Amino acid sequence: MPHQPPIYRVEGLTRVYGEGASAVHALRGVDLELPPGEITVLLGPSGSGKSTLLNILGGLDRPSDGRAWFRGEELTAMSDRALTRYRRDNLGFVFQFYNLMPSLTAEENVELVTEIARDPMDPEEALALVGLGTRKDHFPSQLSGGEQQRVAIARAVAKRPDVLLCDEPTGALDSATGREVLGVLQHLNRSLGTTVMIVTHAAATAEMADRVIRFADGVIRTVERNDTPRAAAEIEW
Ligand SMILES: Nc1ncnc2c1ncn2[C@@H]1O[C@H](COP(=O)(O)OP(=O)(O)OP(=O)(O)O)[C@@H](O)[C@H]1O
Repeated sequence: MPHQPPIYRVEGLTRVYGEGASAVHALRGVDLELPPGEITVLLGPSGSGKSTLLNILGGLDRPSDGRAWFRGEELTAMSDRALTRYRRDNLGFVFQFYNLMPSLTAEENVELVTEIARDPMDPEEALALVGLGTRKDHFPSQLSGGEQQRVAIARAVAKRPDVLLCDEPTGALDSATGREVLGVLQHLNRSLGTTVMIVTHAAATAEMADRVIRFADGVIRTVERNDTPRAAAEIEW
């Protein structure tokens, strides 16, 4: 495959929360380059800085020092307004909790995003992509946790983002359901080419990754390429 320019590049990324004796050094100088179109899994102990890196790449937080680029555009030089536009135009977020509107159906929850996106999918198409085509008229309370997470993923992907940033997407799910949700993320990556980043404590998720980044104490300890990622359905938990 020809060399592709990175979708993300970061240099010397540092994030300190607080000051003085109570300062927390969440990131202590992180350098990284990620090519587009891959599934990257970020592993590491609690507090090692994974979510902090994801939040900075997602334009939700800013580093104390260091620089970050998305497709050559420097995120760390953008105004708040430009960062908001970057998030809106390029990113989908998936979190541990689904944040669905309880009074809206699955389809209406997805519509909340498609109504304001530039070139969105039809909400039904997004729900079909996550295997929920027949449940579009259900309310969140009528759906299982895994199905609610799939609605959240449909909502994130309906605006055709370049990147899906996922923080503990299976954290509230049992292992079989978690595997299904990972299968949906893998399907979106393979069928749409969406770059997917997953922060997780479920170490087995690494088996489906193209790239595995291990954090410890605010730094990246290892980055491994996985040439034979497994189908999510085959992952052993
Ligand atoms: N807003 C904040 N204010 C103060 N400290 C914070 C804040 N956000 C994160 N931290 C601290 O920064 C460190 C790194 O946190 P981060 O959430 O990035 O770790 P993590 O590897 O994602 O952990 P987990 O796996 O538990 O989610 C932790 O010590 C955390 O307590």
